[in-house]
Amino acid sequence: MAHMYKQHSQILLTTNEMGKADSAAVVAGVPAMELMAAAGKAVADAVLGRWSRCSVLVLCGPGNNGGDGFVVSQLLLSAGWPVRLAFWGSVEKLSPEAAHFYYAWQGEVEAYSVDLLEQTDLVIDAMFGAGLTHALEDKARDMVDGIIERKIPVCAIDVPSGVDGTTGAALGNVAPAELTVTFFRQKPGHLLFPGRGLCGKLVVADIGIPDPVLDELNLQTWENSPELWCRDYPWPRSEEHKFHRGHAVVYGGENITGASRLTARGAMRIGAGLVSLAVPIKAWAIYATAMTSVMVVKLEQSQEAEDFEELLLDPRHNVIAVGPGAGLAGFERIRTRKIVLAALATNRPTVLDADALSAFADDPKILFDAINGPCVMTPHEGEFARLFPTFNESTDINKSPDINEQCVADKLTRTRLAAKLSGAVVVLKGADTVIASPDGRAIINSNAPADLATGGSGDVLAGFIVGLLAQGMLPFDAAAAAVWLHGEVGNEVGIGLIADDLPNHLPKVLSAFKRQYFSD
Ligand SMILES: NC(=O)C1=CN([C@@H]2O[C@H](COP(=O)(O)OP(=O)(O)OC[C@H]3O[C@@H](n4cnc5c(N)ncnc54)[C@H](OP(=O)(O)O)[C@@H]3O)[C@@H](O)[C@H]2O)[C@@H](O)CC1
Ligand SMILES: [K+]
Repeated sequence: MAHMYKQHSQILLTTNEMGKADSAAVVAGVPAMELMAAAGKAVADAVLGRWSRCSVLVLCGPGNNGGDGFVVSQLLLSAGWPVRLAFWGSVEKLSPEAAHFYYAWQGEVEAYSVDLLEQTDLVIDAMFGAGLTHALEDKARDMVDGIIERKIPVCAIDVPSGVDGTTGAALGNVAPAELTVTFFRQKPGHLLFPGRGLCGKLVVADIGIPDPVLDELNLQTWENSPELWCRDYPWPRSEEHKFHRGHAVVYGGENITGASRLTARGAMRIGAGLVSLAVPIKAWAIYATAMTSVMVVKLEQSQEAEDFEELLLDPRHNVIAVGPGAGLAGFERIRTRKIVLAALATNRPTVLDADALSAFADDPKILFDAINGPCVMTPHEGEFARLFPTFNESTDINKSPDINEQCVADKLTRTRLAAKLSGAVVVLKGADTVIASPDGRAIINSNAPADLATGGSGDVLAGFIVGLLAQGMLPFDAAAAAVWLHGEVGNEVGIGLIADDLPNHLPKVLSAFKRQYFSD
């Protein structure tokens, strides 16, 4: 995994880290004035590329985000556009570079007033960027409300004002942007909802900060992309046979039999050499009729957990998945817990999903104490809340007290804390799935379409993860790769997708992925 730290293009910078990169660039000899000039030019170029000449209102705030706004205003004016500039702040408090561009502006400086919106076709939002500390108030809030009410198109500089670049939280009302231009690298808030939904199209502009400044920072967050893990992807090699590609054991419950079948099929499709589905004898016939490439193993009624343990004595069974359809009603909960603990006791890579997580809702510590080997947990928000009930609004997110008061602990922080506490790689699912490792690394996924929000989709994801683990991928890599491939298959199938489609369409996605990222 060491190479991941050198993969700079997917790195996400918190606003704090961006500030450090910015300062390091200045130390390395890039004047702050040039950075601001380049930032403003990048925004002006993006505006000129997207919109035709129209009446523009640039709303400048009291900090350097406003400074970028002064640059854009002058460039658009020079390009012959009708531009008005409104400033909210005090000239004396501007940074030297922002003050320079304030005085370089050749037009009039107006005060914030919603009346300005009346003849405006496009708003450039240069109110607040990385320096946002609390929800917008007074005139700035009125402007935002006025833009929302009039549905005026917005181009946001760095982030739409009111969005926290580090967490994606919206502090109060935010005017949604059609286009957001950020600098150097994306911030987590561009990928995490609700921020992601407010950014519109995102452009990342190079403003002359040299990449080596990143080497000095202990960066831990990436956007998911094959470049992070493709070198470790377990492509089948001609000299191998199926026993080299692992043997996954998936536990299947008694009543909801479809879930674990989807998991087993997902594991097969992604390349596990063999998959055994271990099921209660009562449901064996249902499973056996439905499965072909997957082997179905009977567990005796009265001693399911013991039989499961015995099955795991075979060292060829190198990975385990428990959860989909495992059961929580009445005695099923106890049985599910026993099965999970038997799996974890082997210290073999284990994927825990759905009921395997909820079964420990009354005492999550039992589960966390049992995790001593490689483990991936794949909760959705509901399951996550059952296991980590204290990671909520009051969680310390290392921010100023103002932000603490107003936003729930963000998804990235919660997932990181959960991984650290449990000792497992945690995949907190959703439109902006976060994958976190107990060592602090985290990946945000951004390729999943809404079509994936359908019953059984998560069961297939668990199968993809366990299938990659079976072939020797490390848990954090396997989770990231599986989540990305799952998203790609979702895009491939598109509207009308049902979970059964996911394993079936994986081969096409794998072929395209292999063509792009792997040469033999
Ligand atoms: N880093 C880089 O490489 C580069 C960065 N660049 C640009 O700089 C931007 C960051 O600039 P920045 O740090 O000056 O912060 P910014 O967002 O302009 O505002 C800070 C001011 O707002 C105030 N304030 C905050 N919240 C408030 C609220 N709700 N209501 C009222 N006031 C509020 C806050 O006051 P305070 O809370 O501190 O009292 C402070 O006065 C960045 O987003 C990018 O656009 C580019 O030029 C290129 C190079
Ligand atoms: K902004």
